[in-house]
Order: sequence, then C-alpha cells, then structure tokens
Amino acid sequence: YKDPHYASGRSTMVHLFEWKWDDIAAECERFLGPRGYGGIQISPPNENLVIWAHNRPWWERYQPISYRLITRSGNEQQFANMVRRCNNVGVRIYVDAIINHMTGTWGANVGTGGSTANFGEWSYPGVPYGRNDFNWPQCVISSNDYGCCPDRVRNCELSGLKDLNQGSEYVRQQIVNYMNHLISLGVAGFRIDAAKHMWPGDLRVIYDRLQNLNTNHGFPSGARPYIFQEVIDLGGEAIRREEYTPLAAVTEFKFGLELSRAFQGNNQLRWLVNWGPNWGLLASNDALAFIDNHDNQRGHGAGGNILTHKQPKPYKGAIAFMLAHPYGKPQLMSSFSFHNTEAGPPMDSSGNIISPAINSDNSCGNGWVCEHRWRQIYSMVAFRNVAGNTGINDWWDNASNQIAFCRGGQGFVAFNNDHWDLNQNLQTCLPAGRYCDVISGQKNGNNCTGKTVTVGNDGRASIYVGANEYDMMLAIHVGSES
Ligand SMILES: O=C(NCCCOc1c(-c2ccc(O)c(O)c2)oc2cc(O)cc(O)c2c1=O)[C@@H]1CCCN1C(=O)/C=C/c1ccc(O)c(O)c1
Ligand SMILES: [Ca+2]
Repeated sequence: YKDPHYASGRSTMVHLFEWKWDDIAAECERFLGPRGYGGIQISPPNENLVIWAHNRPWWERYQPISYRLITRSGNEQQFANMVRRCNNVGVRIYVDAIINHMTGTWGANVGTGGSTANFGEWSYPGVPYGRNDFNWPQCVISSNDYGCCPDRVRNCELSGLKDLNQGSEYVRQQIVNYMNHLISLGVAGFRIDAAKHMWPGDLRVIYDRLQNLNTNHGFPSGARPYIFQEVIDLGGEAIRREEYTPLAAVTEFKFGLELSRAFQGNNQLRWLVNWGPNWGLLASNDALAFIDNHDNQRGHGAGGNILTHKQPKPYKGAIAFMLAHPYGKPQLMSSFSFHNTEAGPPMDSSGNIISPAINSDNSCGNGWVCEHRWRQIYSMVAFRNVAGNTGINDWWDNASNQIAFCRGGQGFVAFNNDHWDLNQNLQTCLPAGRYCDVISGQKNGNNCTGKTVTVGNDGRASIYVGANEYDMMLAIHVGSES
C-alpha cells in the first residue's frame, strides 16, 4: 500500500483541487503527461450534500450523501473517461475517499446527484445507510478529546458529521464496494480522509478487501492500491501517526510545517543537511510529503503559518527543496484563488464550476492558480524524475542560509536564503559541459533563456544566486545541457 505505481521515470503527484473530470483529462494530455507528472489527487468523486447556506463552500465535498459518482466535477462516464485518458499518457489517478462519515445537518437535504437524506433519522437511502450503520451513543468530538480520549476521536462526530461505524460488516461492505468500483475503473489508489477518526484495525480489514489494480490500465498484475492516510499529528495528541504507518502511507504534516519555517527564515537552511527522520519525520517510505494542502493553505487545520502560492518566492524555494531532496513521496497543491477561507471553486450563478482558462503563456485564468504550471515547479518535477533513486552527495553550506547538493551524478541544486549573494565555485557532480539553469529559464534549442552554467572536467562550476533575484535557487541536471 506504499507504492504509488507511477509509470516509469515519474515521481510526483499534484492535487488538482476541485477540478472537473473533463478538464483533468485534457490537462493530462496537454500538460501533465508531457511534463512527466506521475499522478493526480482528485476531489471526492462521490455525491455530496449541496450547501447553499455557505454559498457552496469547498468543504461541502467532504459531506457524502451517497457513493454515486455524481458531483460538480462530473458524472461516472466523465470520471471513467478521465481515468482512461490520464492512464494512457502515464498519469495515475488517486481518489480522495471520505469513508469516516456522511453529512452534517448543514444545508437542505439534497445531494449533487439529487439523492436526499434524513439527517435526523440517520437515513441515507442513496447508499443505503440507516441508524444501525452509525456509532452510538451519539456524541460530538470536542477539542480536548484529541489530547485525552482516542475512543471519542474515533467514535464521536467530527464537527457534527454523522459518524459511520466501520466495525459493522455492512458498512465495511458498502465502503469496499465503493472503492472496488473505482479500482475497476482504473484508479491507482486513495487518500483516506480523516483516517485519525477511524480505528486502524477496521481500516486494515477494509484495505485488505480491496481488489488489485486493474491490469487493463497498465498496472502490473498483483499491484495493490497506493493508500495515503490523512493523520494530522503534530504531537501532543493521544493518537499518533505511528498507529497508521503499519497499514499504509501517512500524510507527513511536519514536513510542510518545518520547511515553511526554514524558507521563511525562522530556521537556517544549513540545518537541512540531515533532513528526514532526524527532524522527527516519518520514515521516508511511509511519508506522503507536501508543503501545503487544501485545508492548511486556508490557515486552520495543521499548524502555524504554512507557505502557499500567496508567498511565491519562499514557496517556490520550499517546493524546489521538496522536489530536489529524495525524502518521501511528494505532492504538489494546485489551488483556486480565494480571499474567504470557506469559498468554493470559481462558479457561475447556478453553481456550476467554471473551467480554468489556459493563457498564451501557459498560465491559468478564471480564478485558478495552477501552481503545477509554474516553470520553477514543473522544472523541478523533471529534476526529481532525472535524479531517480540517487541519494544526496557533496552537500555544501555557508554555515547560514546558503546550501547546495548533488543527486548522484544526475543533478545539482543551490539555494540562497541569506541577504547577501551566493557566489561560489562548487562541485556540481555533473559531466563537463554547458547547462541551462532550469529555474531562471529553460533550454530553448541550443540556448538558455536564463542562466548558463559551465561545468569543468573536475565537475566544478561557478554558481551565482543573487540575494535579490526573482528566485532563490539554481538547478541544473543531466538533460538540461544547452
Ligand atoms: O470549522 C470547520 N470545521 C471544524 C474544524 C476543522 O475540523 C475538521 C477536520 C479536522 C481538522 C483538524 C484535525 O486535526 C482533524 O483531525 C480533523 O476534518 C474534516 C474532515 C472532513 O472530511 C470534513 C470536515 O468537515 C472536517 C472538519 O470540519 C469548517 C466548517 C465545517 C468544515 N470545516 C472545515 O474546516 C473542514 C476541514 C477539513 C475538511 C477536509 C479535510 O480533509 C480536512 O483535513 C479538513
Ligand atoms: Ca469515526
């Protein structure tokens, strides 16, 4: 459950938050496939409660009303089409699975596919679920339960959402049927939302009943789905991530928190020389690594001030470090613009999601940020692909905020977060030649649109990253020769 089953040579996943299935299929063919992305986390594809009372907030998709594949992103036919078209170009699909709960009592009782429910009766005919399928006695998780009472965190309602009993055979079967249907359509795995709120023993039973991945979609026979469990654990809670790592991968929230601190200048970059478990992070193979996600980019959820697209220079620096460093399985966030932290995706007056526009410079419009289309970011996705399973070697730092390192003989990267220029002759570990810096520009025929770095026969080169440059890093790799 810890192998994403990426197509060969690919390494990085992007969360296309709230994208529609037709738009994702197109993005796979026109951008993500050609640029070497490995996979996509999609928004929950199951029918959710329609909440006009909060003007269609992003979190309405985290209130299931049935497991029918009908949402504002599209219907089952569009979903199947997206999975096939993305798999055809080597891009895998991972489904955000909301299996801890059903709806709250937030809005009218209708879903995105027309299903109704009777919250007061715990009745969800669209599945169907009834009273026996939920945890009793009814209770609501209070904030101090996280510190004292693991039973309540699992068996009580998370912010008023009807809490399913995954210990029930019937509930397990409904969940397994839903997930196996998605596997039959070609998905490569699942994000398990709110995993902390379910018993590990119940999750293990559910995972072990999942089918192998569908070999008609290019997966090897016997391949198990990739599963990454959302467990928000920054310490201090009764429930710890280690309860879930024996089952499958776990979202490592400390990763984004610590890199946000470092790249905002609250910790010297020199200390990243031993980045990984020495920083209290999970073992690399257990970790889904990310800077920001759909929840904490809005300021609440896990931890202090997380870097997002709203702080472009340090954000790109942290993302570049995540992609240059071999730790974990990285995931990029791809956002829509927001001012109000509960706002949902760009939509028209009847609530239909507006598709991203693709501008002539390959950026997105219509309120979509498309961080995955930023040159500094997609270039580092290619860097990570080229680095493959090499480790880190030839680390250099200036005992402050200037660092550099190699990935085997495949790639070299340097960062400058000091207030003075980085201007050094450094070992790049690369074969002699002229390389284009893929951060300040890119290869264009035989020229570089940004900096050119000349590597000598000894692998050394003069490396310059000015303190006030647009970006704080420089990256060259095999394949970026000019
Ligand atoms: O103030 C709110 N919620 C209470 C504080 C955040 O608590 C929630 C957590 C949560 C937060 C921190 C924790 O340590 C933790 O164990 C759980 O996980 C959820 C997961 C869901 O599928 C649906 C939800 O409504 C929540 C949720 O409300 C607003 C209004 C309702 C949705 N929501 C939200 O803020 C929605 C947040 C949300 C939604 C989906 C997620 O995957 C997520 O991580 C957070
Ligand atoms: Ca629960």
